[in-house]
Amino acid sequence: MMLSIAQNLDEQDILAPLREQFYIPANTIYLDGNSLGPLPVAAKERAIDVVNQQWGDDLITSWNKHAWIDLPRQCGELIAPVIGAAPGQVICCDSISVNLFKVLSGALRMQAGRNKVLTTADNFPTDIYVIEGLKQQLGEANCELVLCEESDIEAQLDESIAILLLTQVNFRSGRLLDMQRITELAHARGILVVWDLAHSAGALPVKLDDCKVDFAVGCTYKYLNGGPGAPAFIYVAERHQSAFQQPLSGWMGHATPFSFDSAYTPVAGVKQNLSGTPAVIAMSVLEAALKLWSNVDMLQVRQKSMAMGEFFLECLKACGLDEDFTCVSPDAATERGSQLAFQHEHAYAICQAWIDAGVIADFRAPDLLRIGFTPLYISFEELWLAAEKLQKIVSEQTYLAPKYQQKLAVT
Ligand SMILES: Cc1ncc(COP(=O)(O)O)c(C=O)c1O
Ligand SMILES: Nc1c(O)cccc1C(=O)C[C@H](N)C(=O)O
Repeated sequence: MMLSIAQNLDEQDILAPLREQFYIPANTIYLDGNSLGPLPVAAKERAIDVVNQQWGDDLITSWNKHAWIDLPRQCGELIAPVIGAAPGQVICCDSISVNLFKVLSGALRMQAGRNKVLTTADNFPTDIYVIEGLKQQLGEANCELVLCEESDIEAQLDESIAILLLTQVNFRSGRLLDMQRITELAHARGILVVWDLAHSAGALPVKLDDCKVDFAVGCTYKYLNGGPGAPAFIYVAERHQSAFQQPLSGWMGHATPFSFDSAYTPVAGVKQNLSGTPAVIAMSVLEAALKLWSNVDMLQVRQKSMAMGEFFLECLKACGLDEDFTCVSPDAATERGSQLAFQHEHAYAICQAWIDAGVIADFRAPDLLRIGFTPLYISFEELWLAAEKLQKIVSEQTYLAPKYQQKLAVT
């Protein structure tokens, strides 16, 4: 019954043909594209070309011949439409952590007389650590960390806050925050808003320009399938670009890097956020992966992602697992990103046993089983098969085997 429903949904799936553009290993159901996207066919071809021909044969001439120097801008422009940004506002560089440091420092300088950076206590830790680091650097008089619960964000917005830093989709629960409403409320109190799009870029339609967001950061190794450690990105709204100044002033953000001028003059626009030499191989691979998105309608992605979440919950019910696994994600699909998280006392071991059975999901301490729905390459039939395998693991208590208790370095 569930199998035929799944097959029916797959037949109607407009996005299904996109799966061919990815390498998904045989006998693997990949429910972890929310942490690391799989390898796009075009990205593999580009990796071979950039190493063999561009680096191997063309050597240093490739900076011009293959436009290596333009990769950060070019990747930024490919990311822009996926996150609702007009051209000239997104640049690709560094990691989210480093980009947060740049954006938060620059934004704090624009908020004379205010020193508080408000974020949520259960934000992804790096976001909090970067604020802590800035506090150490600048002193508490210039940077104070304020933590609040997600449910309390709006109540905390007052004229003493300089910057509000939020992750649009919570990495544990998958809760989706209302970007439009929160940004508007913050602006009414003179607060600048920075959004971390780690779990939303490529997962759902993001509308940075429409929501009048000030700054954003995000990664490309999750839903954007740029590869492990792929470079991150920064968005600086055009209206802030002349006043904004980031602290990691390096030669790639200089107006004329090849004049080798000893005086730093930042280049106009978002490009100023570049510091050092781009990771050319990683960025070339990323560029190939990003080109896929020009043929993708984000509304269709969102529709399928929500349908998948709902269908998986139905699968759990059909397998009699809904009581064993407590869903900690919001009930309404419209209030979630593209993932579900379930609490279970044996979540870690179950996740390991599931991986052994060919279903890759992930575990988040202390007791969450996290499942990502990535509409470009996952089918409804796979979701049903994954649920069946989970049922077998639970009913046979396979997860109690000692090998599934051993903690790996990266979970
Ligand atoms: C919300 C969020 N922000 C930041 C990061 C870390 O980004 P990076 O490793 O690029 O600094 C992650 C995950 O890795 C994340 O989920
Ligand atoms: N960036 C990661 C890494 O380098 C190793 C392992 C996992 C990650 C992740 O992306 C974690 C992810 N942000 C999360 O939501 O848990």
